[in-house]
Amino acid sequence: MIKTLKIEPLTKEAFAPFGDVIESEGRDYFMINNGSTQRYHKLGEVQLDEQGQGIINIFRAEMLEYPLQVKMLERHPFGSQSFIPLFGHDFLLVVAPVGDGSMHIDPATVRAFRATGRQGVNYHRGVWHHPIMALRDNDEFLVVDRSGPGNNCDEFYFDESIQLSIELD
Ligand SMILES: NC(=O)N[C@@H](O)C(=O)O
Ligand code: NI
Repeated sequence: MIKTLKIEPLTKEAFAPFGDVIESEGRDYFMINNGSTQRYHKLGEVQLDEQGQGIINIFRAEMLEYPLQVKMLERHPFGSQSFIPLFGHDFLLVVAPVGDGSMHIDPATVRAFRATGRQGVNYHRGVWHHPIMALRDNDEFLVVDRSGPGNNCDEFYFDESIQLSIELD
């Protein structure tokens, strides 16, 4: 299978099978702090197992080479993982659904999205995703994910006959 992934705009609806979109644009809020602040409440859910601890990190990422061949995806079975751009730059996502939980990804289910610099994502537990795909060097992301016992990162490599690529305009 040789396929160039279509890069879709990131929307709450389109991303729903994979997790949450963290954004204020078009979302409900309520006023707090004596009317000085709009709270965009519970845009995403931090998912953890019993032994997990939610942690806050910063990832400083380099831009990968494009066109990019998507050789692998990973998943975190014990917790969600969110990426919030700190410098307001767009970034890319490649995802595949949780599926039946086995260590297999149907390449036909792989999708690509482009997030604006005002959108973050929260991958739900077990959702397959490519490691962070910044669109400029030294870009930084606030990352909320899970720390704790066990291996919380499964990697799946596609067979060499599967060529999924991403091209930038
Ligand atoms: N390994 C690690 O913490 N990073 C990945 O999970 C990722 O999604 O970038
Ligand atoms: Ni990850």
